[in-house]
Amino acid sequence: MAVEVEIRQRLGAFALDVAFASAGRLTALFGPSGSGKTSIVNAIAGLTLPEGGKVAVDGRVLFDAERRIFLPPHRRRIGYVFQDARLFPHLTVSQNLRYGRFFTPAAERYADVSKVVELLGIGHLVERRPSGLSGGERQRVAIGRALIASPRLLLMDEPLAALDDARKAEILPYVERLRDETQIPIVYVSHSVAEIARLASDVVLLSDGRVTAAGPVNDILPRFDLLPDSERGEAGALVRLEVVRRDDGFGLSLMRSSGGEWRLPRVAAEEGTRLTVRVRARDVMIATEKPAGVSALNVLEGTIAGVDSVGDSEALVTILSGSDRLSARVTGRSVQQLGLEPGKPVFAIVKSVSLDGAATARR
Ligand SMILES: Nc1ncnc2c1ncn2[C@@H]1O[C@H](COP(=O)(O)OP(=O)(O)OP(=O)(O)O)[C@@H](O)[C@H]1O
Repeated sequence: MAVEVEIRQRLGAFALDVAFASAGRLTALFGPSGSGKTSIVNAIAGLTLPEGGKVAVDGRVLFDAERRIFLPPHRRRIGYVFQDARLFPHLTVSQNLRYGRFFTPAAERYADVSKVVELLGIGHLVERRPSGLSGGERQRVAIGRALIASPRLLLMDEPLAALDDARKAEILPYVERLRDETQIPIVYVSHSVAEIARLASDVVLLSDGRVTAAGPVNDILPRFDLLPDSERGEAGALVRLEVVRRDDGFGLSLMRSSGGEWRLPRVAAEEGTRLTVRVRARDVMIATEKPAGVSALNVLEGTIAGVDSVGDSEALVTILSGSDRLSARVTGRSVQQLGLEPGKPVFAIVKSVSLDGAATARR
């Protein structure tokens, strides 16, 4: 397991009691404000001392209350990237980058400065000072500084939250490269489902200091119905598509999933590119017979894999289409009237798809 976390901690009136383990490349902590995300990150970093629990990274124990092990933060070998870059204003980018290395014993410095600079595309910035950088550039430098310290784990606490959409879009591919090209496990706090859908391999859902669900992103996205009302509508599934033709003559791209053909408003990606799209459960309808004369473009054949009730009057139906899973949110009444149950062949009508910045699938 890359990260094993068990924390019992009282913070004023708030009680944190969580346990999760993840072998994933990027584990997202997701939950409403005040659910305990930052408190978990702080305990992993060693900035606070929980009363009970254990934290280990790749089998190396950083904290174990029972065995009275508490490594101080500078000995944990953890990189921490915050919402604001927190660069030293009087140092150049190059000096900022090298700063983190002082705390890493020489024998454990595996990070190569020039490789990190290339990975984050910041070569042209090295002589500048932070005041001359855009918010996105500053954040890339902050990530670089954390990497150059040769961490064994990277903690990122809402690293994109302070950036506008354009800057976010600029930095997301670099976080993807970080996930795919380095061996460092990442624990990533975010409020954005789009970010999680695009970046996370694993998700830990939190609510009021407790874990409500944890596991691979594809298993957890449908479970967003566990979240408070404001986020529930985001429950859904990730589907992998390949671009077959960029324009079908009607301004739509023809795509293929393992379960069938899709048509989406023209996607800015070349033929043959693989993309991951997010399909919200509220945007999927179910028909028991092949629908004729529907305006929706995407009708996928599948089989019901599960029906879970949500609250009193609704249900989340999981449909297996090829090797992809789709979730549909329907009323309890529809479940009864259409006889929706596991094993039943159905058609999923997808009303809309969220490209989330057209994430290329490397997972
Ligand atoms: N040192 C402390 N003393 C008292 N209360 C604390 C302390 N640290 C955190 N809390 C409380 O613990 C709760 C969880 O806070 P935390 O910052 O971990 O939540 P979060 O999920 O990261 O929220 P947000 O998304 O708003 O950043 C909050 O109610 C907060 O006020």
